[in-house]
Amino acid sequence: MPKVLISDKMNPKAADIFRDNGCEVDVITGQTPEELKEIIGNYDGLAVRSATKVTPEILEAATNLKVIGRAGIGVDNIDIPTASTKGVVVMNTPFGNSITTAEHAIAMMFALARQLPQADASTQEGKWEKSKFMGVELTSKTLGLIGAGNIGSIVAERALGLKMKVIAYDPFLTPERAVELGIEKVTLDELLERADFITLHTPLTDQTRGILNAEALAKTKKGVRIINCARGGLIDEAALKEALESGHVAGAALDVFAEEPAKENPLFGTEGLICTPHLGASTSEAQVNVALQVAEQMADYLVKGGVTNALNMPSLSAEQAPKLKPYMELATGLGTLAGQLLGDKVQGVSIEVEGAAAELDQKPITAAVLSGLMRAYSSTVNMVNAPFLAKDRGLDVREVRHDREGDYHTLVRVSVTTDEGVKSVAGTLFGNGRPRLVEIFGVTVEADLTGDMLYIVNRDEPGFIGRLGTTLGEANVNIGTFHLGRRDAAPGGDAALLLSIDNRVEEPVLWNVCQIPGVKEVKALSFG
Ligand SMILES: NC(=O)C1=CN([C@@H]2O[C@H](COP(=O)(O)OP(=O)(O)OC[C@H]3O[C@@H](n4cnc5c(N)ncnc54)[C@H](O)[C@@H]3O)[C@@H](O)[C@H]2O)C=CC1
Ligand SMILES: O=C(O)C(=O)COP(=O)(O)O
Repeated sequence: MPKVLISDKMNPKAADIFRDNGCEVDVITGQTPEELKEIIGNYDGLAVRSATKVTPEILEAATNLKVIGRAGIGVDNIDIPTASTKGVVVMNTPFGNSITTAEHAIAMMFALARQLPQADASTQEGKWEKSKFMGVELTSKTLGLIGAGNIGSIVAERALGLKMKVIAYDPFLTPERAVELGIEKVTLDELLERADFITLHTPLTDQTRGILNAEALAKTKKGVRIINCARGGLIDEAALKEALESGHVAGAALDVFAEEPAKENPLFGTEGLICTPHLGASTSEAQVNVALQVAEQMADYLVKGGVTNALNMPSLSAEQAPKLKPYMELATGLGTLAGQLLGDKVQGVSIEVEGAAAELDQKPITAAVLSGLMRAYSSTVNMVNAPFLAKDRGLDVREVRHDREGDYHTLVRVSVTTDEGVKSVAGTLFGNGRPRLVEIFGVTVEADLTGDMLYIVNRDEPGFIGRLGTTLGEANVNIGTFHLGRRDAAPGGDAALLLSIDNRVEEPVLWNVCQIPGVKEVKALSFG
């Protein structure tokens, strides 16, 4: 039974869902990185929010880990490149807390406009400072969105309802989507110059880190108010402090900080500053949403192989998974065969599907082929990290889909480009869903790809099979199945032999096989 660790505070429904779906679950929150490192090796799944930092050191110790689930949106606390290289799926819940977070941004905007927290504190201190807390109206003001994805769009919708003008800087926002949202797409500089309020809704990446730095803040309108319910690193905190102190920025409402938990921060105490402790996603509704969703997604993956909302792997529904399973076996087998026969000569690979296979999602089939192919170079490769390893090695990967049906009702073909030309292997599924190899480098065969095998290319001439049988028999190698095909139609050309054997053939025996007259190539193969 897969074992899952919930390492951050999460609605208890998450643990129930894991148990109901066939997973064992431990809830241990508030651990130090050292403590987490000690125990992470026991788990197949790790469910987190933003507090747990999934660093390369943690991942190094996570020897059994298959999936990390983020009950929320931002995944900057998870080292995705390392997780990917280690074959660990990373998934999040991209919509569960977006309304809640957008509402928090709107609440922060109101709080800034009317200085609600400051007015509340002063009133409760008995000061009744009515004239000190003169506010500004939101109606007709310009709201500048930096990032107009899920949360940014919801903020825009709400702000338009408040009769604000909404402008957005988001390089990935299409003009059509901007029209649909009723907002104006602008450059970052234009946004900085025009906005009365600026709200940030981008992920924290190398491109967005410090997007509001001293230089950007200097371009803003005097009296601008800034809201950050996305990530602390998006704003240069020292520059913001200066801008608040100089009065250029009239107010800032921050839910997130460069260092969290932010028990100390140079900004604290600055006039015009409003803070909340990363509460963007903290409503009971959002927390139920993300807890249920992350547990369902993770259990689905661990128990049934379904992949939803993964950031480093193509999606695969639990309904699709059983249908794709025999194809994955076939694709892995073909990739393994090509990898073992062609080794480091591989420069590129084309994965073609035809017939019934062409009706399926091709991404998982491609990932399975690559995982087989890359086994020649890495012992830790799987479907998650194979596409990344392939990219790292500069392999040119192509996917081709043929709608027509050929000789087989379904076919997967793996064509590998080497400096000696393109070589391909192909396989089909038999009626019972059993994968079968049907072609190897232009020779028609019909073989299972399991256990230990021998691949031999020889000159097609009488007596060869007898001599091969004798050589293997003398070495005590028992032949299970025997598949023979001719590369050339006429006798005397090349033939290919694929033997399944009961035990692995050792080097000296391979050498003896090589000495049989007519043998051109011999390779021992092994399929998991
Ligand atoms: N305070 C809190 O508790 C919460 C914070 N968040 C944060 O909010 C962020 C945004 O969430 P969603 O809207 O759901 O994500 P999303 O992926 O739907 O939208 C992000 C948008 O940022 C845009 N973007 C990316 N790079 C950009 C750049 N260099 N400049 C301008 N725009 C850029 C993207 O094109 C996309 O439209 C999350 O990444 C997370 O860090 C999310 C939930 C709760
Ligand atoms: O979903 C997100 O990106 C958040 O920032 C929410 O963080 P949290 O789960 O409240 O620690």
